[in-house]
Amino acid sequence: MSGMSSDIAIHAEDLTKFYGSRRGVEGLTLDVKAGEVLGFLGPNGAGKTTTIRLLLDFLRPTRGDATILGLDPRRDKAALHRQIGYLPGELAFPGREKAADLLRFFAAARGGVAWSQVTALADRLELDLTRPIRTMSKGNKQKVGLVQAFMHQPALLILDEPTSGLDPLMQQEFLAMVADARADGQTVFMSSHVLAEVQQAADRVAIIRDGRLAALERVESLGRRAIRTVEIHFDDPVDAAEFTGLPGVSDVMVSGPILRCTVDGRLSPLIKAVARHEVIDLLSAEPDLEETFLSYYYTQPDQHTQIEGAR
Ligand SMILES: Nc1ncnc2c1ncn2[C@@H]1O[C@H](COP(=O)(O)OP(=O)(O)OP(=O)(O)O)[C@@H](O)[C@H]1O
Repeated sequence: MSGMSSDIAIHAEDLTKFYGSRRGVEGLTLDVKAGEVLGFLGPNGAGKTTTIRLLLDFLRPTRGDATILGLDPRRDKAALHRQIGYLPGELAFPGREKAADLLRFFAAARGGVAWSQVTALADRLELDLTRPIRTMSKGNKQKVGLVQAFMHQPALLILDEPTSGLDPLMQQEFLAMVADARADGQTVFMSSHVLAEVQQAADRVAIIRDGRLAALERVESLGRRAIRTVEIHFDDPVDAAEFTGLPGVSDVMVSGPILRCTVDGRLSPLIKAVARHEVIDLLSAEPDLEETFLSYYYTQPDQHTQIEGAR
């Protein structure tokens, strides 16, 4: 246990994996607090699956290490896996069995799980347990994977792209399951390449790009970073020079009495400048976090060296 405090569910220290000369993940140092939902966000190939496999000791790190629930994943693998619910990114279930048989097998492997727990999860996800897995769609297989991850109410859920293959209704049901798990004090580490779902489910978001941690932030602070487009209609023509160079304001375009620009962060510098004129209308486009936030991080890596919560 090496004196690890029990309020940390996952501690990764300089976790690094190279596949030959190819970087899977490098220098990942990160804590996941017990009871929090951490979204692990990054585009395809960023290193999410590599990280998850390292945490579970399905892969050995090139350097660095991890402590999970106070245990060493290498030494205490079996004990640890009983306390973890894991959803792999690529599900490879034996095909012949019915979902119920496979889940009975998983239940037994975990030392017994109340069957009512399994059927409750299956009902929630509208999964027919009598179907052979071979005949199931990708989405239904994903549901089987989710049931086996959640069924023993593990202290820690590690979920690799949990919503892939689920339709929007089931994605929402899954997010409700995560919220319930959190309410019950379970810790959730979920990878995703979709910001919206992570935003809905997570307390904090870690962003990984090219195998490196690019940011780790509370979900609320993502919104404040939103870049929005603003359009203002004045009574009279205005001069673009009045608005260029204001803090956070860029892409200033003026055509006669209409100003269009992009604002990163607070609106007040722009609002103060705008208030010198008669304003007829002000339109602010809903920030599309998916695009703006991700492009922000993915194009300006060097400007975000300060990482909250990372040590
Ligand atoms: N077995 C392997 N051999 C060689 N390179 C690998 C292997 N597994 C992953 N990689 C490489 O490591 C990098 C990280 O891959 P990883 O699968 O961890 O990313 P990911 O974020 O999970 O992406 P995805 O969402 O596509 O699964 C990629 O460049 C990938 O090509």
